[in-house]
Amino acid sequence: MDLKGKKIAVLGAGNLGIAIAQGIVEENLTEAKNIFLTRRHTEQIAHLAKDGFVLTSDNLEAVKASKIVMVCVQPKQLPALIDEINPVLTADHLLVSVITGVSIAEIKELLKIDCAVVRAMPNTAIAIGESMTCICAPDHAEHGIAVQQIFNALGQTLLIEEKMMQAATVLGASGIAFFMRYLRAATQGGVQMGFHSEEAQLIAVQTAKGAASLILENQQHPEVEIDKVTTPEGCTIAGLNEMEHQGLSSALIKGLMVSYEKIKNIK
Ligand SMILES: NC(=O)C1=CN([C@@H]2O[C@H](COP(=O)(O)OP(=O)(O)OC[C@H]3O[C@@H](n4cnc5c(N)ncnc54)[C@H](OP(=O)(O)O)[C@@H]3O)[C@@H](O)[C@H]2O)C=CC1
Ligand SMILES: O=C(O)[C@@H]1CCC=N1
Repeated sequence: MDLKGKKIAVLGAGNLGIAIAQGIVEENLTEAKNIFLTRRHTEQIAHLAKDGFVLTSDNLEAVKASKIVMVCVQPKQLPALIDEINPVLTADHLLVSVITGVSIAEIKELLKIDCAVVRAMPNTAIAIGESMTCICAPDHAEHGIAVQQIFNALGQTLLIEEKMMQAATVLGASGIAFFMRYLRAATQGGVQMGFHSEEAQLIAVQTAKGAASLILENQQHPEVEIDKVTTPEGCTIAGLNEMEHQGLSSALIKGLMVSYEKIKNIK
């Protein structure tokens, strides 16, 4: 979908809403002046006015002016928001929800009009065009593809069944936080071995980027790349085995599953 000249309403300009808006502008999909950023306390995002975004607490104004409405509030804030915008929503609007754990059927129950609803689950790396965004559009395949085109410019995308959205949230969206914790721990280890923290962080971060890029480019199983690094009797296998004795893989999988259980009860 060509966004040039199209107005977009980002309702709920918090962590994710801002990251999406910044990514759209960063990747030249449209100009900031075409993006309405709404929240109740607009003073909190006043700094974004200098980038050209239209800041307002008036959701109705934003929806009336836009064809694409991105809904980026917290799950419990959704009913009040939909209630508010219902009078100005039309069948021509395309609603894109990034809200965790709220199904398309549940959103449609709140709507007074039958407009297209697509769910997207990006992550905060969308601000720099490196998101992993999972999308589902069970009732509107053509809109799903249009929304995918937008998010394709902001990282990688996958069209999935709606029943997989919760798993996609844990793996892709929460995943940013999980990988950050690895980076912090690796940095702390580097400092203990004698690096200054900024040196340790650079080494950890560039190494993580290299590891991810190897898999993205070569499409290999991670274990194939691990085999290339683990010299017999060397330090890598010694460290790796100790990490596994301490439960590295088990802790990660258990953490993912607790996150997955939690998401089923988010409302
Ligand atoms: N953060 C992330 O990495 C990801 C988040 N998500 C999902 O995205 C959604 C947003 O998350 P996140 O950005 O972290 O949350 P935030 O709390 O940072 O953002 C929500 C924003 O909505 C605003 N808001 C609340 N009610 C209204 C309203 N009626 N009208 C306009 N604005 C309103 C709030 O500002 P104010 O109080 O000033 O109105 C706030 O800035 C959630 O549903 C979350 O589950 C999905 C993927 C990743
Ligand atoms: O933590 C949360 O519930 C949301 C979903 C993914 C990122 N933030």
